[in-house]
Amino acid sequence: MTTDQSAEGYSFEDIQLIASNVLKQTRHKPSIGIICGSGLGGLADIVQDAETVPYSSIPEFPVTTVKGHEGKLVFGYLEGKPVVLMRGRFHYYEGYPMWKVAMPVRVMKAMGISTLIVTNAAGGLNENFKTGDLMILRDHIDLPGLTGECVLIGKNDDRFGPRFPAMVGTYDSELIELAKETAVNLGYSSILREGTYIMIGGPSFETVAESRLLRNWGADAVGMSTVPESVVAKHCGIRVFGISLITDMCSLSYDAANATTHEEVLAIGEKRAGDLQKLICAMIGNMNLNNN
Ligand SMILES: O=P(O)(O)O[C@@H]1C[C@H](O)[C@@H](CO)O1
Ligand code: HPA
Repeated sequence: MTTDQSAEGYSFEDIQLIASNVLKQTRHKPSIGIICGSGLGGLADIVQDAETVPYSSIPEFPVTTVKGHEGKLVFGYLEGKPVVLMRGRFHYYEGYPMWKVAMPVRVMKAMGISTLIVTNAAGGLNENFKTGDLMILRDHIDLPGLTGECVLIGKNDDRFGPRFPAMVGTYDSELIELAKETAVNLGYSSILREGTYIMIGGPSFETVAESRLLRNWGADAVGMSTVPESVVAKHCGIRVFGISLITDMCSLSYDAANATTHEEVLAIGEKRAGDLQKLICAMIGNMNLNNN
């Protein structure tokens, strides 16, 4: 890179350079970015006029190391709207610093996106949820952020966003309403939930005592991603929609303790991703891109 690269991440100029390098590899100019969670990359298969850019061909881009995360950008159209999908995301537990986990969001912003859809696989903490439910993120709890690992730590460049960004309203209320209306039209009311996602560092899944603690803190679902990406998106003025596929229910009692595995997460993803894909496509079809 040509410019100063502090320990906290790439400079504004670096991000512009990475974005222009990626745009040279595609004919498309996306307006909507979509980050695919564990096992949820299938959405990329229905992108029309698709062009793929592997992460390995993008200078300074991290590589994915987790099963269920392929490692490529997919450009094209969903319901006639120009999109870019991250088929594979980065996680803090892979050993990446927080800023690197979320740097693709800045790259997507520099490529022209104004809306970000973030998906994930998550464990259900709310006793009323069940495996296979879809939970719209109304809010999040940034557990790493609260303990000193906020993705925005370090020198701030105001060209990205303000030093002290407000996080109230991170998840766009119009997009939440659109998702709810769309879900009703698709007949998904019985599987649609809304709640608070809490991010843990991972990669270890929660103990029973930890699940109880997270539930008592007001979280409805727990996962190992999404929050850094959403925080960076809010910081740079992107409107965000977040949704979790509940792939397992966290154990809140020792009697019924069940050990979650990544294989189980991927299996439920494979089985239920279709519902999530239909919801996202229908939402995009109804989305007003001039609305932000
Ligand atoms: O990328 P997401 O948040 O969907 O992945 C979840 C959290 C862990 O990476 C993994 C655990 O199975 O799935
Ligand atoms: N805990 C944390 N992350 C997860 C889970 C879980 O139960 N399921 C999928 N991702």
